[in-house]
Amino acid sequence: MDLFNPETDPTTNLLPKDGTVNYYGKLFDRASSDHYCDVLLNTIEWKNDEAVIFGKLIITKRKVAWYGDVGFEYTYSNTTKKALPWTADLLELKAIIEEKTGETFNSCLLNLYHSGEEGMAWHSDAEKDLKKNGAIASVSFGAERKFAFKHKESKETVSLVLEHGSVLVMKDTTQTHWLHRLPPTKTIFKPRVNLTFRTIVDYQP
Ligand SMILES: O=C(O)CCC(=O)C(=O)O
Ligand SMILES: [Fe+2]
Repeated sequence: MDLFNPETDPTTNLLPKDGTVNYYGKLFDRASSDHYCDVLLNTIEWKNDEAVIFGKLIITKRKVAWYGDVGFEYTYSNTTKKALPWTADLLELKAIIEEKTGETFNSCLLNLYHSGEEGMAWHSDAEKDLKKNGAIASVSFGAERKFAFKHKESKETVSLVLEHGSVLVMKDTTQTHWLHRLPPTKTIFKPRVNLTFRTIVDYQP
């Protein structure tokens, strides 16, 4: 099953089984989406992402930043990151997303893709620091990009386009049974900022 036209009724589950993905469409109008895109590009402490793969340190072109309630450390791709304290803009966005989705979050991972050449490979967000089956809200600003899910056993795929100012929620057993990715493309030259609001558990303040 492939969905190229985003289904913007957030009560529709885009996955056929083993998880829940809801697409809320553009929750922000054009002007506020442009505003947040600009503010995030310019005020977030963007860093090159580092990952350890087969014992080798890999540095990606994509930039990342990690914000949250004070004291959070988060391990992924075999490296540990410490959360920066929330900025006023991120807290504002978090409040809007929590209100619209009915979920709560204590941290946010941000990704900056400078152009379509940068993407993110197949993975699931099921690190031990993350609340099991907790909701992850993905907010996108900037260039529209395709986003895809693949079932770990059946290999079924589902995909959609994440629009400027849109929100996607992944929850229930989605991370256990499905991988997701942001495929690279040679036809997009504008940047995209993505925020994934998450819930971290078992932290040492
Ligand atoms: O950029 C995106 O839309 C997804 C990012 C993602 O999957 C992640 O940060 O774990
Ligand atoms: Fe992810």
